[in-house]
Amino acid sequence: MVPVDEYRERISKLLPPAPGQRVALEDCLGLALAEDVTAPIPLPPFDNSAVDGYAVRVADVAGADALNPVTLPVTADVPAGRVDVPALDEGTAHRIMTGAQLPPGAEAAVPVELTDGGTERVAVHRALPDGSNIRRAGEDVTAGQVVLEKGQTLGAAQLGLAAALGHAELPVSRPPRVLMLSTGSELVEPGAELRPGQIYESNGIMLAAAVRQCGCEARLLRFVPDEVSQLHAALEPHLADSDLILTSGGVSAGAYEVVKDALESSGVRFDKVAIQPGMPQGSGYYEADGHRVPVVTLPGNPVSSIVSFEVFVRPALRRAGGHREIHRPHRRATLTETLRSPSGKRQYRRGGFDPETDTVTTRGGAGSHLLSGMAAANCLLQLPEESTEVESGSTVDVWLLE
Ligand SMILES: Nc1nc2c(c(=O)[nH]1)N[C@H]1C(S)=C(S)[C@@H](COP(=O)(O)OP(=O)(O)OC[C@H]3O[C@@H](n4cnc5c(N)ncnc54)[C@H](O)[C@@H]3O)O[C@H]1N2
Ligand code: MOO
Ligand SMILES: [Mg+2]
Repeated sequence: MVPVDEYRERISKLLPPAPGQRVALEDCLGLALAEDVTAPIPLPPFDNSAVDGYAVRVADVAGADALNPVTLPVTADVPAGRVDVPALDEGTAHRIMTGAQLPPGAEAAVPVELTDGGTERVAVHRALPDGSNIRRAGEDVTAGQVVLEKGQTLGAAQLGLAAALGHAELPVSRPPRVLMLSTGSELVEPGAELRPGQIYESNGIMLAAAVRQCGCEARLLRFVPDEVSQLHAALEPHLADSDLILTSGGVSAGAYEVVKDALESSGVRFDKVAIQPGMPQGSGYYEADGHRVPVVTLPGNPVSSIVSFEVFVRPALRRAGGHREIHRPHRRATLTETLRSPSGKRQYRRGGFDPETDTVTTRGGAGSHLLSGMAAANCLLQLPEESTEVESGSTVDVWLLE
């Protein structure tokens, strides 16, 4: 049997790094930056008011308090967005709003709550130190600064920052395009009538979602029957625009192992990997019509397919997609129960990790058909190859799924 880490490396080597491209900001969520991003402008871009109130010179309001307010004429109104802001003369105030450009000469902004709110003349009830309630140009980001780094995954805040700096598009790694194909003559579309012996197709929808969650594109072909010619026919139209073919089912020891039967002859290698669930695996290249596309074939048992996707395929897709964060977050946790595990195989159980207590408890049994435990889990709990029993209170490795 192939060791888990060796097999993971083999799968990672199948996929070359994706090329870089420039993509509009609204299509960048979840993608990885292909280059560092710098700031073309400072942030804030100009000195501006942090409050709705009045721009003043500090000397003009020195000594003001509630009993002895200072009254100043209001000589301009400065809403946010005004571009022709007049200078502030000594002994005057400008009414100013949050985010509006600070008038030349102004040294502080008095919140409207500390005034009488006048529009012609304003009574200021408090003295303020120089710079009060002013947001200075460049105090967040200076022009030329690297603000986002190559390999960073773009989430909401990163996209917000890029937009604030005026970037309309970003250099990202092109997301790997995955063709997800689920095989099995027993599979029926959810919503349709189920006859005895049939089951609803679930691996395709699950694995395509998992592919998308790691920042890749997925095209899903859900109902390929256990017939070799039909598998080839399903693949053919998509070879030119797929970076990876991912299949579910048909790789074990039975009489109708469509994936194995179709792909073994085209050079895909089938192995037993020392993992439970997920032991029967295949990988290599599918070659046809001058195309050569990497293939990973996952076993059909639902939990086997998603667990082996997590362990073998996700890291490869993250790396190929240019992401700096390739692996799920790792924790060490105290096991709350005694577990048995198969000798010579690394077992991944579905777990509930409690961050308050750093403990982990299984969700459902070890069987590779027990999908509800997977759906209830927030982590995979890893039991080493050499162990056959792990006692309650032991420290174990967990990989957070969320
Ligand atoms: N004699 C042996 N039998 C089996 C072995 C073995 O070594 N010797 N290995 C077992 C292990 S371990 C696994 S894992 C499975 C792998 O099976 P296949 O990859 O060949 O998958 P199938 O036979 O097509 O299906 C297995 C199981 O999963 C259900 N399935 C398949 N596709 C889907 C789908 N898209 N959605 C929902 N459920 C699906 C299918 O109905 C079967 O119940 O083989 C063991 N057998
Ligand atoms: O290796 Mo299989 O994936 O246990 O059910
Ligand atoms: Mg089978």
